[in-house]
Amino acid sequence: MSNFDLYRPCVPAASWRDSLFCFIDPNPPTPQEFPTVCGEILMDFSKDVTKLGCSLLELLSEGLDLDHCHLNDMDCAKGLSVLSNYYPSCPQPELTMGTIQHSDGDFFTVLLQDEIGGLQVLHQNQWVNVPPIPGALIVNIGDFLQLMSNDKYLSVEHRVIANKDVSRMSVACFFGDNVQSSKLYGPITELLSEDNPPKYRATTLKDYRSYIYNKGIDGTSALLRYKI
Ligand SMILES: O=C(O)CCC(=O)C(=O)O
Ligand SMILES: [Fe+2]
Repeated sequence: MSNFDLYRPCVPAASWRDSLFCFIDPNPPTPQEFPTVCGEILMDFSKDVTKLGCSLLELLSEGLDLDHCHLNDMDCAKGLSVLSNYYPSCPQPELTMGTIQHSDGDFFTVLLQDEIGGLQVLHQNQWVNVPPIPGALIVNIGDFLQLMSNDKYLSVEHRVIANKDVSRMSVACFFGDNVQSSKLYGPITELLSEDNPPKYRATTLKDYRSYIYNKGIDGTSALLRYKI
């Protein structure tokens, strides 16, 4: 795929990026379906990222005072997709964004960025740079972990600013990008109490992904639709 939102009427401006997107789990492409230059490395990288994802989910489960297997048992390491982004240098960066403000509509995202920078997260209403650290990966909580944790984990609003001088690359691995899954996810029962009633109604990845897809990246959170 090339630019996601070039022809979407609902987005304020097309993101200044071209992307190569593929679903990896549960139905990985055949080697012939990949461009020859990146097929093998994408599959190898996905395997390693999946292992990392499973370990992260153990820690995230413990962070919620749940058994360490809890989130893995809920299939949160499943439904992997990989989005490889290329942000060309932009002659008029003030007119657009590399990627428009959004939160990821998955469980969580493992992100690899190069040394250029440009990624920002919204923290206390201020855009804060996420400077590249050699050898480091970025982990973003997605909307589904916010919903399941009943707001204990918050999905992060982020964006990428366009750059006048140099191009940039990143690879985002989305866990929970299963457009076919009709398994219901709501706030985890063990976390709820009289003092902590559910803040969201349950939904499926299928429903959520199709809502986001039709809504486009327009700077508003899709979670609002599910708020009780
Ligand atoms: O390029 C980046 O650093 C972030 C990309 C991103 O947020 C996304 O593709 O969801
Ligand atoms: Fe993102």
